[in-house]
Amino acid sequence: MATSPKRGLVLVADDDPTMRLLMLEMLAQVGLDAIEAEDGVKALACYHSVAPDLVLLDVDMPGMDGFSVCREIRRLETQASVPIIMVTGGDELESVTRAYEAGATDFVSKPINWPILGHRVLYVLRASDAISRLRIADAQHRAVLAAIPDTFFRMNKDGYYLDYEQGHEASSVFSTERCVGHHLSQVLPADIAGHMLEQVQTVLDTQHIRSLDYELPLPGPAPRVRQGEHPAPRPVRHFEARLVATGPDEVLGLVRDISERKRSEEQIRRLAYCDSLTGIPNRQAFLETLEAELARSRKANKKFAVLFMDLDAFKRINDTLGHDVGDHLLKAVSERLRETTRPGDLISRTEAATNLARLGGDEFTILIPDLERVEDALNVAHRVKEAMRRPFLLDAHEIFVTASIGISLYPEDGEDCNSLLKYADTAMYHAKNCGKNNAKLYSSSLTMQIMSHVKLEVGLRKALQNDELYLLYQPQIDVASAQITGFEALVRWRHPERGVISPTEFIPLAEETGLIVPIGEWVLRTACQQAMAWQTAGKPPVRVAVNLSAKQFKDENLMQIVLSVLHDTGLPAELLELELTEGTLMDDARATMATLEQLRGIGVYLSIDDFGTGYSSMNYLKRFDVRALKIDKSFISGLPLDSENAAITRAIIAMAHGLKMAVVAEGVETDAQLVLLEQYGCDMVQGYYLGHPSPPDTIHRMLASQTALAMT
Ligand SMILES: Nc1nc2c(ncn2[C@@H]2O[C@@H]3COP(=O)(O)O[C@H]4[C@@H](O)[C@H](n5cnc6c(=O)[nH]c(N)nc65)O[C@@H]4COP(=O)(O)O[C@H]3[C@H]2O)c(=O)[nH]1
Repeated sequence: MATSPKRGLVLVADDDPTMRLLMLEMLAQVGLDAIEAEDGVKALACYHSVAPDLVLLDVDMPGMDGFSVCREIRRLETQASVPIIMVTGGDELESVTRAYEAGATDFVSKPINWPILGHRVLYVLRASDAISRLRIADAQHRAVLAAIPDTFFRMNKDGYYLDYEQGHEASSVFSTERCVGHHLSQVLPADIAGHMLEQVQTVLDTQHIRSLDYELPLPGPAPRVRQGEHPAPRPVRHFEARLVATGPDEVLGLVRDISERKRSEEQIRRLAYCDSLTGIPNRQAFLETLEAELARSRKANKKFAVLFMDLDAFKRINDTLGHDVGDHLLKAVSERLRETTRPGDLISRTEAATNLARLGGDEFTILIPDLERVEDALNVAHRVKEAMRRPFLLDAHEIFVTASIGISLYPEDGEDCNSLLKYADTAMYHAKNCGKNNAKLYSSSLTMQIMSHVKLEVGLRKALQNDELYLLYQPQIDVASAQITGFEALVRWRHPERGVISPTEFIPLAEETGLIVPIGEWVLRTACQQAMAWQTAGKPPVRVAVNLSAKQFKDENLMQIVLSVLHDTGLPAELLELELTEGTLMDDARATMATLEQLRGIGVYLSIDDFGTGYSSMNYLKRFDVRALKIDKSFISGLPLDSENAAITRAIIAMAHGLKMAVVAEGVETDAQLVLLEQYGCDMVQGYYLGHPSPPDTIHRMLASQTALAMT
């Protein structure tokens, strides 16, 4: 008979040799090895020496019966329990019960059904093997669970905790007793419980892992609130629960305390989203806030505004007072902006800090959500402007700044973040061009304006070569002698379609595009030629004043150009007056000083134009050492009634004389103004009352009549 391969070692203990023989034969049939013992004591000894895989134990044996042997084996066992099959004398219940009580795994009763004995033993061996494998797996699972810091629980599909094991590193939020047998909603806050139950259902439906984050207040009493103070936020811990299905109706949950991770994430976020100088959100943070606000407003059908603010004189402050003061100023500005844009002021529902950001340099942005009227945005802009106007006291310097603000609106101006930010920026530039310390809305009309700006620029590029520019001259009169001492050259553009265009419209454009340099050179040359032409025509030598824009003044070829014009035209340098505005001079005071020195060196007459409209430091004014100061016409226009302007005019004249400068009053339109200016000691006057800007031949006649008058 073919035998199966050996599958284990069986200890057969029976006092009946025939029974042992038959048993051995049957076991061999199913591929099992066996050793025999003829009584209980020998069986025990055998068990110790060979450690069999299974014991087949007769109940009735002399000396020590099968029950005692079984009990003794069980007593001696350390870990794995060997399967023991008791061979009972009959079917009587009592010996079966005794067999189990003694620790038997199974029993067979006599008379033995020999053909199936081997299979029965094999089955018990297999079952025992499976049980020991299960035991190992269980031990492994317990070891794994003991090693991980997480809390774990089992939960049924209805949300009842079946098991709950607190992780060894977990903050002790709940005890096992509080959870096992209880429903989620009795343990966790209602919203978290609801969410977790939803996830449990999803996990069971899909059999995929799910996770959810939530936070719970730390156990213990709430922090005390002192009178008049806002309650501090209650400390919380953050958790992440991962849920995995362990059967059709049951999930295993692993809960990890992720508070540390959240804290690190928050710190990283703060570093990445915070402007390191001012502590307010940076460009990245603002763009994300804007993106979120856009989505929210789109959904809720709401409006919002983006304010783009730029300080008007920041570069000058940085250059003259140094970068440290510049940095302090930016911090102080952001602090003031923070105060001005508190949530209450912004009609905002979110934290103000996220609505305010520094994009870089001296550029700040403010987001105004839930905008009801455009006026609300203008009001915020106005408040910001006013806040900036209050002097900043930094490192013993009293600093005055103004801000230009551009505003774009959602949805009117644009439907995406980049456009809205770009339009607010464009509007800010527009505000700057309109005289700084201004707030302007971006609007389609602004787009049109920009379009026409572009068209104008194309035309201006051709104006020079097409001979479309020409000069008018306005006389400057000496008050004491009533004699013409000079003329101011004022440029005009005869546009082929639009007619005559004022310099106030195209000079800023020429400055912006750099065209001012060739145009300025043309003006300088033409004016000098003209002054020389009058002189050669026998008229007395008069000074000609030419406006010099900031760009021209900074042009490195300026000296070269002035020298070559004087040389080519033959005009003596002292008959050329260059008018510079306060802004031009103060923009980069140190560089200004050097250029002024060079110009003075060749004998050119220098004056400050539009005095009183810009910012001048007395200190610098003294060191600039210019010859004349022109009081801006805005101070003269209200005279003699406007007592404030009268006082300013008088003070400017006194100050200029103190600095040994001559004073020219611009925009004199009436006799009363002339009389008053004479009383104040003003040296020269210019204005419609004394002569409009006029073409060269009119001036020629004017000079001729003056010469004739002088000869009579
Ligand atoms: N209301 C009033 N206005 C008077 C009176 N008398 C003169 N004006 C005007 O006041 C302006 C004086 O020139 P500005 O202050 O240098 O101001 C000038 C100057 O800054 C600039 N500009 C003119 N020509 C040139 C130039 O060739 N180069 C540069 N860079 N700028 C120029 O354009 C500005 C405006 O020039 P204009 O339109 O010619 O305007 C001129 C002149 O026409 C008066 O009695 N009442």
